[in-house]
Amino acid sequence: MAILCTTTSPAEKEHEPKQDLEKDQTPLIFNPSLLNLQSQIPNQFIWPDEEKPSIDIPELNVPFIDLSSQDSTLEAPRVIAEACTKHGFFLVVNHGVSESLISDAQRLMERFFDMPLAGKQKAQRKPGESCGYASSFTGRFSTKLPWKETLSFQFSNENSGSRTVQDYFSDTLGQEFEQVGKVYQDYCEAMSSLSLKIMELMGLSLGVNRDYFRGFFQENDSIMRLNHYPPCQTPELTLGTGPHCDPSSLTILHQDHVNGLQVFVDNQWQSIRPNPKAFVVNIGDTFMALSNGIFKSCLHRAVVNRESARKSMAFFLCPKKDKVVKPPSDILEKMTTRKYPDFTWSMFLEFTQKHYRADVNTLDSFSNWVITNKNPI
Ligand SMILES: C=C1C[C@]23C[C@H]1CC[C@H]2[C@]1(C)CCC[C@@](C)(C(=O)O)[C@H]1[C@@H]3C(=O)O
Ligand SMILES: O=C(O)CCC(=O)C(=O)O
Ligand SMILES: [Fe+2]
Repeated sequence: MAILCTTTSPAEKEHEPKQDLEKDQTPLIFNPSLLNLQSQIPNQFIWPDEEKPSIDIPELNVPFIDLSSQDSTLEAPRVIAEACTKHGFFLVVNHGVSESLISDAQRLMERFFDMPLAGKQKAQRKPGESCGYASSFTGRFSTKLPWKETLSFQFSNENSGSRTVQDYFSDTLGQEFEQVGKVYQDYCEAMSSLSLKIMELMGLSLGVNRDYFRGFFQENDSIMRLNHYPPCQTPELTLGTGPHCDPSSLTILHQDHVNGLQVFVDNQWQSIRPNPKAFVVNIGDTFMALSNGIFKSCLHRAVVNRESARKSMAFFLCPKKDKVVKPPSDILEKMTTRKYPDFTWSMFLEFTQKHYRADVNTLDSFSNWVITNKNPI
């Protein structure tokens, strides 16, 4: 049994969970490169006992799909259905994405994260926005700070000629980052193309036309996130990324060689072994809503270690912002109830950036918010 982003009807919802969103105080700035020189980590990074990382956890036996095999159209939908009705995670191997592009994208993360803090802060995430540089979410959360720094940027594939990612790097960080931006532009394009192939298989898995979800995400406003987790002197007290379900639709994650990703399945945390030749794919809340709850968006987190930095690249596939998220009729006609209200990704993204820290209840709390705020679609 995996802990899913549960859905309880608004009537059953007793109260919104307390959130630790920073009130308008002077934001603390944590410099990760200085943090791990101190013997004690600041209290804000120490997580409650019940959320601290467990020692010696089992490894999850993650189902995989091989996109090069002749029968991938037959075998893959079955593997996806089994994985996604349970915990929402599977691996994709022989994916066709260039190995050199992947290793360049992994390696070039250091070009940004090794800069002095002042250089990284040129890309500082502005309050309420999803893009930019965030160092342990200073100024955003007041407790349970994640031991990481991240760089997130938008990828839109609507105008094929546009190089929005490459432009973001040179406009934000200067001409010296133009080549770096080109690599991430190419990487995002490869991720978008792989996402659409996976969406065809999703359609087959759910018994709808193979082009339905491909068409739904043909144009997407996705988010690319680079996660950098510095080594930590007390890794048993903190988390790299807290327990959450991804609010987006589909996540394509590439881990470097350092272990850290954990999924909550069968009532325990289980690790997903890094495999540089594979992408880890998981369902997000928005796709769980699109499938009317048939496919599950699942609780996962990332832990850190004492010895080495860890890097991961997460491509969050998101629909165009104004597209209405509702299950196709082929799914609804086989089910008696709608599990979630109609919404747009724009609304959901704003909810996670301005009102709510994504956790295990994000979709449930967002659905409640939509219904009680009577947000017109
Ligand atoms: C839509 C998003 C919000 C987050 C980035 C993407 C998908 C995952 C979300 C996140 C990683 C879940 C854990 C909490 C969070 C604040 C974080 O640790 O980064 C989330 C991201 C965010 O709100 O910036
Ligand atoms: O770094 C990882 O392995 C997971 C990160 C993650 O879950 C996220 O960024 O949403
Ligand atoms: Fe995640």
